[in-house]
Amino acid sequence: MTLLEVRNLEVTYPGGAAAVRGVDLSLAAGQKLGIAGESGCGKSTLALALLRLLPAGTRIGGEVLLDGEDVLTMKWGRVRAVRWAGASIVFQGAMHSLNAVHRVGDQIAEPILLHRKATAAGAKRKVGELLEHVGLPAARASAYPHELSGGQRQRVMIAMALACDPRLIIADEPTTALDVMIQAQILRLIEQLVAEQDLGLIMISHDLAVLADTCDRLAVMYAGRVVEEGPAREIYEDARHPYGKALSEAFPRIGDPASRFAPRGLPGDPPDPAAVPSGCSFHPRCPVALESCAVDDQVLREAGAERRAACVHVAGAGAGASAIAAGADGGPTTAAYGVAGPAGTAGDPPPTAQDTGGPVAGSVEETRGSATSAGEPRSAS
Ligand SMILES: Nc1ncnc2c1ncn2[C@@H]1O[C@H](COP(=O)(O)OP(=O)(O)OP(=O)(O)O)[C@@H](O)[C@H]1O
Repeated sequence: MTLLEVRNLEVTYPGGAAAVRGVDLSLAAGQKLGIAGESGCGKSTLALALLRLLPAGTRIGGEVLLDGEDVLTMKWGRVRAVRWAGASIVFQGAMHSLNAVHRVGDQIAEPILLHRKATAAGAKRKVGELLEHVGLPAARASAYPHELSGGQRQRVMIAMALACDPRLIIADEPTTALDVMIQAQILRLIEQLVAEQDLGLIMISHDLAVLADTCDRLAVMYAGRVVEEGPAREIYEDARHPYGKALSEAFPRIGDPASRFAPRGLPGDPPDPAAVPSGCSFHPRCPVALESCAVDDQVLREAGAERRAACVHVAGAGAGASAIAAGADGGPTTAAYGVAGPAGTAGDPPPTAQDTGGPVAGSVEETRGSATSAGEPRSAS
């Protein structure tokens, strides 16, 4: 069975920022899905929405089916259990996620005591096993976060994420703050754990190369939407959407002297999520935009075997896709592209707000899937 099925996920922050707009994703056990996109495209919001870790007042619509159960309509007690035993998140910057005044062992033990109803001795034993599993001596349980290196802290975060044997790990920029050697070690550790335990992995990064190296599949996000998806390595090497292509060219490539010294940048900034451009939201920055792109929105459509892209130039598995690939040498011209497909759905339905959810302490708004209490820490039980 599919481990995670996300259907038409919409997230709008208080104030009107539509950070996630109609995202569909699916993930099987043992699969590794990368979510790529530049800063502000909605990657972290998507991750937080999967476990309802968004601030109070955030509107969230759609479905997040974890093992067939919709996280967005669960009672809060169930959501808290799911956050550890169903799926857990490893955030970037472990120093900010760990509590500075508690020993790391106690922090790892907390969810085990709470959700596994373990005895103190049982939790201690499990903490030791977890630390050793992520490559740290069990004795490091007595360390405070500041006594560990950045890489060790990130290993502690991974141990904590595994504390209640989740089926899905969501890793949000897990290696961004680390040097390249430690980054590689942490990525290999995550891969190893996912393979050993047949977990699902969602890894979020702005770095397409890291995702291509680690993940099976990739979803490229722009302005809150998935604009391209498919096998990770194929997208990295031969993106079909002009944005995916720009993203893959933004990093120097080993073995490609031209890109090493002159990685291509993408002019302009991502749009304000409170005022997303009409038509295809990428059109103001797109080097191959047609006049119609300012008007016609695009939906994901087939762009090769197991690939989809939301671009007017991708007219199916054939001409349009290869035309974008041709742009790698010297940049594509609009004339080189395939025939435009039909316009996609214009605009997005506003997020629905229906009552659900059990009562929780604090100022939680009991609207459909809307958010946890602002006071509830991300790693809270
Ligand atoms: N609590 C919030 N209230 C209002 N807007 C928010 C909030 N959190 C994020 N946003 C906005 O939502 C959009 C998406 O943010 P998000 O953090 O999900 O992007 P991201 O792709 O993860 O970026 P980064 O890689 O920099 O973390 C941004 O425009 C951001 O300013």
